[in-house]
Amino acid sequence: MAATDGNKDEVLKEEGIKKSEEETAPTTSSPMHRSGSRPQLDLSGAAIQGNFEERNPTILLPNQSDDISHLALDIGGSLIKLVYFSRHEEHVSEYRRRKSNKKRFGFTNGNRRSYPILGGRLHFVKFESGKLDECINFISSKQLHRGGIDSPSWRSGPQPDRNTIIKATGGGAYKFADVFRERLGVSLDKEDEMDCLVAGANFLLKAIRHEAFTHMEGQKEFVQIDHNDLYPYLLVNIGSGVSMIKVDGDGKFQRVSGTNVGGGTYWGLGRLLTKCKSFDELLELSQRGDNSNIDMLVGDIYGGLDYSKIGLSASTIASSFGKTISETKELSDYRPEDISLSLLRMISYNIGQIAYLNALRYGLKRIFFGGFFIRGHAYTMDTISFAVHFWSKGQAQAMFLRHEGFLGAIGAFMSYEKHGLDDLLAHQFVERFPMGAPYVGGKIHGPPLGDLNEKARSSYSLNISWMEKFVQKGTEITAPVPMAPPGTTGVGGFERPSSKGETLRSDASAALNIGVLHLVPSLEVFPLLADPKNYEPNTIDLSDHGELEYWFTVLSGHLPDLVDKAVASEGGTDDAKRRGDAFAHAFSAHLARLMEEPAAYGKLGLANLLEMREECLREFQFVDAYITIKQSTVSVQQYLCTAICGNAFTWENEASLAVLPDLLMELDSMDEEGRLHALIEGVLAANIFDWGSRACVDLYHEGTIIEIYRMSRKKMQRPWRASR
Ligand SMILES: Nc1ncnc2c1ncn2[C@@H]1O[C@H](COP(=O)(O)OP(=O)(O)O)[C@@H](O)[C@H]1O
Ligand SMILES: CC(C)(COP(=O)(O)O)[C@@H](O)C(=O)NCCC(=O)O
Repeated sequence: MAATDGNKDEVLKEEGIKKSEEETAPTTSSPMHRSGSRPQLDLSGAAIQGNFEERNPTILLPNQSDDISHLALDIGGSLIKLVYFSRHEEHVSEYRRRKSNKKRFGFTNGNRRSYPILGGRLHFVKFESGKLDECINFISSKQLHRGGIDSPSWRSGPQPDRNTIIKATGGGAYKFADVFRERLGVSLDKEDEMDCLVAGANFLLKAIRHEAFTHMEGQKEFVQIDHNDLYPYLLVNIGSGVSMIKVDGDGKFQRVSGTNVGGGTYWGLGRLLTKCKSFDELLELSQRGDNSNIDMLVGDIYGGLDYSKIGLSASTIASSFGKTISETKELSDYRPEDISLSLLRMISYNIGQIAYLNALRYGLKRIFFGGFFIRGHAYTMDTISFAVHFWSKGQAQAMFLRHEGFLGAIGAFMSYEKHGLDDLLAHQFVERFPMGAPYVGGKIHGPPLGDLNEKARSSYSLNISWMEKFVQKGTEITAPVPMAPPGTTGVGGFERPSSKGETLRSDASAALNIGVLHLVPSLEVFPLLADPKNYEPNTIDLSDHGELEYWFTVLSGHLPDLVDKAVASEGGTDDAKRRGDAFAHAFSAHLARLMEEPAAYGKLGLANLLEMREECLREFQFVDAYITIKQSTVSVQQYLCTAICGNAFTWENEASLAVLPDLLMELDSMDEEGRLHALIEGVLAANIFDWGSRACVDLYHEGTIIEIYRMSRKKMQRPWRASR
């Protein structure tokens, strides 16, 4: 295929490339001053050490006196939620390498302590409150209470630290304080639950793109939050019980209402009535239920007729569980599926209605729902949304949060940060997809993880990574298959909830709808962006099924080639081949899951898909699939980007130096506008190569670096060039 034919393949690739490149840019660094008794991160006076042209230069933190805080807990009535931070391993090992070199060559920093760039990840994990032991074992195995297994304190050997303090919220922070002290030797520093919920929600709404979404009749739509127009809103946290909080700003809120009919009610009553062994089992049952066997409908009372005078259709639920008053029937005469659905509808609808009444009471238009009762379950969200929409006559809107159950834990984590949220600018956190995600649903062939808990459990062990287990396992698993939605009756004309039959994805990895949040303090927002906060780099929206299908085909087609390169990049060893296979399975499973549910991991653009591929490669320990290419020759991108950035790449290759003067002269001879155009076009063209465009791959296989360079300048005309 000629690189100049300007077909859809090429054009779309350029579009995608542009976005993926830009998307990595808008991330801002900001100092995170911490105070309190836990280890603190102090970036005051931070400076880059040594050569600015170095990749990953060490940042000196002259005032840093502690390791950074790592762990916060929300111990609720039903679940324990953990949020913990881990530094990027590569930064840590690079730091160690430099440090040992310095020691070897006798360089010192005087009394100052130097740290690598403090990039890292925020992880989210949950445990049932009844299984506190599991939670404590998890913390202990990862040494999270001592800053993680990479921390200096861990490396220097066991030393019980009675002064270690961990931020914790929820009732369990009081109830289980002694257990934590005895088992881990730590004190729980108690933060108020409502403070934490609000801080967590505000943080997520401000800092995480596409955190909030609406869910109506099976349709999920992400909502872009305007930071200047966030308040006031109603926060409804549906945990074991329900809290309703009017939020007016950071730290400004009032708990205006609540209800004791919440998640604990559904799970508790449901367990008694159906004998289900787990919450998920109960929820899954509901997907096969028909509530008209349990609920008394308007039609049951009105002889099949609507009560149209007051706007009630015959299928409206008149009385939840109203049909079970029959004297001739026992509990065993009712299907557990029907019971579960009736209960779910009763509770969800009721919470939606109370939430709306409170929104009305305080003139609030937006209601955000959090708490693990929601569990990303489409039908639950549809029911809540319907209630809000129906009673407000479309005036108020229900929105849901992707990190639904972690609001309190995030808030507790944020409470290490005493300088407020303003420091943590949008885009500082970048979400990455959980690699276990495709294994939580759908049919997967290949060497998968047999059990979702496996990933979490295997990481208890310091020696065996979940990836190794993944590679070793040779069996096939079949996860629950989506069920067809049976016709069912609804409240207020909510006849046939389209999302009822969706697969309930297993929750065991705690990675239900969310990925790890990467903190990348070394990235900066591109300064020329007019409106960085609202800038949307993904212009190819893959929620369009045709678009997604197209890219699915392109990426699947490229996979064998990519795997070959990745394996070669690791020396083509047997181990690399096994990892390559595993990567191919995992990535294919991700693609398959996204085909089935494009919004599964949040809003999906092409750049996210490409990012996910990179992340997936890294997960299987391929540091750089293209390293052999980069070493044997030089990519077009290198010299074009270098021409712009000056120091973006280290000049390892003679070939690139040889062609650089030619390029610079050409650029110098242009007028300013032309030069800018040429630079932008060049970077885009070069990125096509980087993302593995078919035409460029062919070109690479056939040509030398100089030829590629000349081709890219002369023959790889972009469609817009023709129109200039
Ligand atoms: N795996 C699970 N085990 C128990 N409850 C769950 C699970 N997943 C979701 N839930 C629901 O989430 C509710 C708890 O939500 P959460 O926000 O964690 O509140 P809490 O802080 O009270 O524990 C439970 O009452 C139940 O309805
Ligand atoms: C007491 C609670 C704040 C505890 O939070 P939870 O563990 O349920 O998340 C919550 O259960 C609640 O708000 N219950 C409702 C009490 C009421 O207003 O009637």
